[in-house]
Amino acid sequence: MLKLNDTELLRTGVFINGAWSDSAGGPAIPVYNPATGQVIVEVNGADREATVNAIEGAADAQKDWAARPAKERSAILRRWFDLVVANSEDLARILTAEQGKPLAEARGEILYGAAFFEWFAEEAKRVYGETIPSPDRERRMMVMKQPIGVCGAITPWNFPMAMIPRKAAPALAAGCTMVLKPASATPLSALALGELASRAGVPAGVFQVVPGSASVVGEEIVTNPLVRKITFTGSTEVGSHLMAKAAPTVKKLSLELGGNAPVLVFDDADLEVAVKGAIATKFRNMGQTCVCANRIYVQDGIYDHFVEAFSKAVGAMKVGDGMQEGTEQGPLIDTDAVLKVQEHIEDALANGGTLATGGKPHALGGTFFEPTVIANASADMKIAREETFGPVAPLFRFTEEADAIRVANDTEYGLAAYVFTRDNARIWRVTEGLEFGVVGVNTGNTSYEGSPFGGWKLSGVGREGSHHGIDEFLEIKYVCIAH
Ligand SMILES: NC(=O)c1ccc[n+]([C@@H]2O[C@H](COP(=O)([O-])OP(=O)(O)OC[C@H]3O[C@@H](n4cnc5c(N)ncnc54)[C@H](O)[C@@H]3O)[C@@H](O)[C@H]2O)c1
Ligand SMILES: O=C[C@H](O)CS(=O)(=O)O
Repeated sequence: MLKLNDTELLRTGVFINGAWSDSAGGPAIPVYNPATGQVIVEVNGADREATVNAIEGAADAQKDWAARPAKERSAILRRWFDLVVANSEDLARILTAEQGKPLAEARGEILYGAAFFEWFAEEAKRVYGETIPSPDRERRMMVMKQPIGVCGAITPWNFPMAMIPRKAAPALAAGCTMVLKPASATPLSALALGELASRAGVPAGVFQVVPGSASVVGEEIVTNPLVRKITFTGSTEVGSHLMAKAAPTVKKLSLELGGNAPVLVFDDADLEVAVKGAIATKFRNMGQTCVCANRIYVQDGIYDHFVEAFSKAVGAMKVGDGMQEGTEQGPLIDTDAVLKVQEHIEDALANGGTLATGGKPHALGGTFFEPTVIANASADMKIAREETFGPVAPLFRFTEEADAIRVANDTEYGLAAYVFTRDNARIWRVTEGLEFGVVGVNTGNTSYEGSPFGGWKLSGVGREGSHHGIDEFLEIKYVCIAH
């Protein structure tokens, strides 16, 4: 059994209209611990009727929530922040148990997610309007911003404790209400956040947590006309599908989708900084992160040194149960993830790649996998085109800067990219030439609640975090007054 200081945080029902229910009509959802393959608990799934009830409850609650002074909404979000921080150890244990990431990473995710409550508690008080100089003496013109209304949120399994606050905080700050369908692999994090929302004073119906299937709960959220906005984080394939499903009711959309991040390491880079940064962005969450390096391009002059230093560091990473302090790489989320990783490795080796370290399932068994480095990677490999979403780093060579920018951009995705160089002029040339929404220079860690996060091309629409993040949940109203 999961050891928690506050066992009330381990919730297994649905959270609708401020009440917990263990009978929401849907099939039970077994939540597995990826490290052991054992069921932690079963969560009660919702059926369509319960989902409709949640949406209607959110619609009933939304007007009063929007009518509250922004300072009141701000204070409640701040309390939510305080409660997440105060319970961060329990939340980290819940996250590691259901998702597999090492406790150290889980603790970081909890605080990163909490920071969105802190940031948007402040943004709630700064939703400003405008006045427009009138073109004549008879009329006065102004612009006000008002909440969109009921928002549907659908979130992935890889960062539940960050992705959910990254949506709920701006939505509630703006005066919207939210109906959330978490990923069925990691519903416990969402339910724990629901418990803390209740303790923070989030009114009944304002934040609904509705675990359940994509085909029932997800489908209702994206098609119900009471839902005016969809904020989705997940794969590009599903995101594209949801765009089509939401079209008949013309819902507003925020889509945070898949990625295929390139890393460019130039000859003049600090080798130690580049190795450290590339490992940070490649192996975070066992490579199961949308902004993970998927392709690492190293200039000819530094290539051999980089392969040696990078492979040595990767080979030394400690693989184990995320609950064990000191673990650096936990298990992958499921066997499908392992199969995808093996497919990319086999394809790369069959197409000229050479194994520098790792390459096979870990001796621990289950879904544990050896952190892997493949040298002499080439563009015709699957790993160059598809999102691996696992602990495999292909190392490509390049000669000219212009070639590096070209190959980096040669993808249908456009989420994150990384550049390692100590040449300031090159930093500007390369970052301006990259077609990505997030660019890290001499770092593999760009995450920050105050920065606009989102992708170009097939990586999505809209931004989360920063002052841009609250605009995703606001409508603009132009008012023209004639005297
Ligand atoms: N851009 C970002 O911020 C970001 C962050 C994390 C993950 N991701 C992406 O998410 C993917 C991995 O997460 P995942 O496997 O959970 O993604 P996924 O797209 O399979 O599922 C995401 C969510 O959508 C739901 N869903 C699936 N099909 C649906 C449907 N037809 N109707 C309604 N809901 C549906 C799932 O139940 C889950 O809750 C990767 O591609 C990764 O790059 C992107
Ligand atoms: O993949 C999940 C997150 O979006 C990555 S980040 O923490 O926002 O960089």
